Amino acid sequence: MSEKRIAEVGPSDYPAKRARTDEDQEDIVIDYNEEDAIPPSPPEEANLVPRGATINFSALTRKLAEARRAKDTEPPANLSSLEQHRRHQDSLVSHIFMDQDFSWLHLKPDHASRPLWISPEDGHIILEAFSPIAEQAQDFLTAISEPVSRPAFIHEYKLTSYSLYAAVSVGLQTEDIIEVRALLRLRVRTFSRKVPVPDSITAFIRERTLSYGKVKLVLKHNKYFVESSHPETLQLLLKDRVIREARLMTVQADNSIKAATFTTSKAPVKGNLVIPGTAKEAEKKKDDGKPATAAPTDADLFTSVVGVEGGLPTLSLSPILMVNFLVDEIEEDDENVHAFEINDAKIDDVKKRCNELEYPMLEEYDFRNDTVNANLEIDLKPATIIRPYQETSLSKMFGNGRARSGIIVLPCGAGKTLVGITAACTIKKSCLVLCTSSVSVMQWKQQFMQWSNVTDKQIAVFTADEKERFAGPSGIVVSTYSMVANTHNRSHESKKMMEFLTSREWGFILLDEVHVVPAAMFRRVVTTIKAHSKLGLTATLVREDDKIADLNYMIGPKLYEANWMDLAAKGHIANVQCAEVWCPMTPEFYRQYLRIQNRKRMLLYCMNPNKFQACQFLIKYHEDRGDKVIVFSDNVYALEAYAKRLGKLYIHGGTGQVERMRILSWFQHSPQVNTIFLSKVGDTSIDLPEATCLIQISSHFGSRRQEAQRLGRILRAKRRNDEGFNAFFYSLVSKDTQEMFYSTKRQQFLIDQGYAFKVITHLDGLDKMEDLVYRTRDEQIELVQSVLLASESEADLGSDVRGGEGDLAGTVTSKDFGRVPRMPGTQRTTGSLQALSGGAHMSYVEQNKSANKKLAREQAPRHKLFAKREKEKAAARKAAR
Ligand SMILES: Nc1ncnc2c1ncn2[C@@H]1O[C@H](COP(=O)(O)OP(=O)(O)OP(=O)(O)O)[C@@H](O)[C@H]1O
Repeated sequence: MSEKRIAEVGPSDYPAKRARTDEDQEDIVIDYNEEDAIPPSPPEEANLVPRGATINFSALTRKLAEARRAKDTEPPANLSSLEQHRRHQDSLVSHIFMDQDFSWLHLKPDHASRPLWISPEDGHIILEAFSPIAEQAQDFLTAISEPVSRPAFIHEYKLTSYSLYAAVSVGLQTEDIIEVRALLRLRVRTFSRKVPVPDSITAFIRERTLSYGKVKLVLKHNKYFVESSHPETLQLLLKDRVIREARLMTVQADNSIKAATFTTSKAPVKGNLVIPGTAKEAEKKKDDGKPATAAPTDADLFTSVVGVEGGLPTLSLSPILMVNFLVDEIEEDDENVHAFEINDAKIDDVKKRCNELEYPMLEEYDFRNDTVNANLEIDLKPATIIRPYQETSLSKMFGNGRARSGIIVLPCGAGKTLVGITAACTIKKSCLVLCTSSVSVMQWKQQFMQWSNVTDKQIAVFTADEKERFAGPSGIVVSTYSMVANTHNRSHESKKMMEFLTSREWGFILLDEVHVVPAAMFRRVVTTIKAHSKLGLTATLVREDDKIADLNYMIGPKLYEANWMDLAAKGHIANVQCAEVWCPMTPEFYRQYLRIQNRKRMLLYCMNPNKFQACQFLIKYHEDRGDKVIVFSDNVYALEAYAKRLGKLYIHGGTGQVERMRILSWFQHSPQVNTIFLSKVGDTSIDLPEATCLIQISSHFGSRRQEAQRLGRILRAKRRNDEGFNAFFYSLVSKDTQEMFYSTKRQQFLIDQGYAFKVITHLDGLDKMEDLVYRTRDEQIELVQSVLLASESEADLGSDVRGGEGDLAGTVTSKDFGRVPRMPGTQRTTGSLQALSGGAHMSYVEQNKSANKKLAREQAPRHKLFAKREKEKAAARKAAR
């Protein structure tokens, strides 16, 4: 796309944001707009090497010689700051890399066998993913930094305050991070940097981690306490006005007010916790029910800190080194702790403030020593075995024997539900599960029943239709965010149910699809429900706004993020071939596209006849191979037009629930129905393991999240473990239109996960295809005319409703809910009389048939005389008949 075209994409191209929080409307509206509101940044001219510039070799040689001389006289070792280094650097390539020229860094002699490189500039870490020790390195890096991009050979990570917070919260200490100590203990000596850790990075890590992990938020007897083993830290926090004001004061017998005094107690000591569904639990069960008392193995310990999947079978630890690991944790546990109570209404402010003061609060729940809250007797069914990455993610949560609050990020279809259920079965206390829609609520309940031995009486659902309570002192409630967060117009039953939820202390709160929940709603949930530990689950922790950062203090740090490519390589999710198919616009469509400036441009690039044909060709090609195909279109006008023309079934917001279920069931079981068209109501949560091919014809601007969620529909393909099996994901893009820009942006998340998008510019055999639609120019012109006659609102991606609202598997709903219906757009066209009478392929299309009837009804009353004549005429006509 040309720069001009990129520059053209302005805020007016983005649909307006809408909010919706109705009491009984349970479903969360997925707001993809957050990401799209970011205007594309112009290329940074300064960093670009002018194309076609000729190289002056003699000047370069001279520069090189000068640089060498300067290096000899002033070795970089004497220089202290980055700036000084940069001033003196002058190598053959300096002018190309400019301020990214780090040739002054001294490579270690054995750098070839060291896979890590750390940028002194911004904390970015580059890992050679082809190194034999890359897997261990990866696990360590995901524990301390944020994965930025993980394609096949080179991975990029970034050290951030949040990532260091997460590292500390899973038990790593400052020196572990700087010195890669955890790994050195495992004798992976070659595992380290090609260059020494730059001073700037060491200072950054020290500065950030100094305060991290020192303060905890603890819920005891339905009261919140800020707890620390460093009294001076609590004193420091109390100097802050927000925290001081949130501190609870108690009124004494003599009416004097006294701040809740510091309590001193012993922190609970770590024991042996076994996560259900793991191999270790199976071993434990074999031992005739004897409690597992064996000391954790080196691999277990390592896994609990940096999380290497399946442990490290090739590495052995000396007992001394192993003891070191234990000592690190027990030392911390033995310390005395001090605390002050805070007002639960101000909990969110305190958390936020602590975050700002660089003392983020860790939330840990010592559930095994909680004698106040009743135990919930649930366990995974004996046949349930969790997968290694599920175990790794859970070991991050339960690594020190308590439940740490935080977020687990697993790819779509990787089994987040089972991770949540296993966590609930480990904690064994009352649990509240919050999801984005009522259908998800039913799915969660069904999954609990499928994987665990929970009884019908122990699990209840709270939706607009059902307001159940569990029997007994403890149990599970599954509900939606909206049901819990909304405060207006509650029914009497809802109010009573809310009293039930808010009056008790929950051991565990499970937050599904955390990335889509609006921050305000989250805040209300977190402040109204008192829970000891929280676990957020998501596949795509991406948003361009600061709401992801909010999750850090509202739930906790990211505890684990799986690598999509690794899971695909191990057969847990399907291998997917991704392709972008470039479809040139036909001259008629392109002419109109350039002429029109409103949203109908979008309709033009969706309805491009070449795209239509590509879609038809790909459907046929994949149906013939035995694939089941889902075609996604955000635009409902295009969805219906494509599906009707190609003779396929379709589902969008206006399709009734029974009809949806029937279509989905045919798609799953009938060999006659191999392709269905879905609007964005099918983006998330829909579980169709039969689907093996996706074709995307229209999508929501540049939403990376939507692209990933859609890909997720085929990652769970049943046939994924067949030899040589590949699922297919095609994005059809009209060439030289805005769609190309959006498409590139959309793919970024998946590219960062290691997916490669091939560009297809020609589909072999398309021309020879029988019954190819819109083959003739006349047909194409007719199509463009019908698009032009469509109202502007047909181009609206927000509207998923041509007659109704709803969601498919539940998570997505129309964003049009509550919106005032838009008036059909008017347009003025220029043309000859011949064109208007249909002589130039223009046809008259009746858009609103009922309008005429309405008009007739609304006609002004006629004069009595005329009315009488009319009556007589009508009577005569009747008599004649
Ligand atoms: N340990 C396991 N053993 C067997 N099957 C599993 C296991 N874990 C997950 N599955 C299966 O994998 C499929 C996907 O699981 P699930 O629906 O929980 O994925 P998800 O991560 O929530 O996906 P999405 O983000 O797309 O909703 C389900 O059919 C589930 O039964």
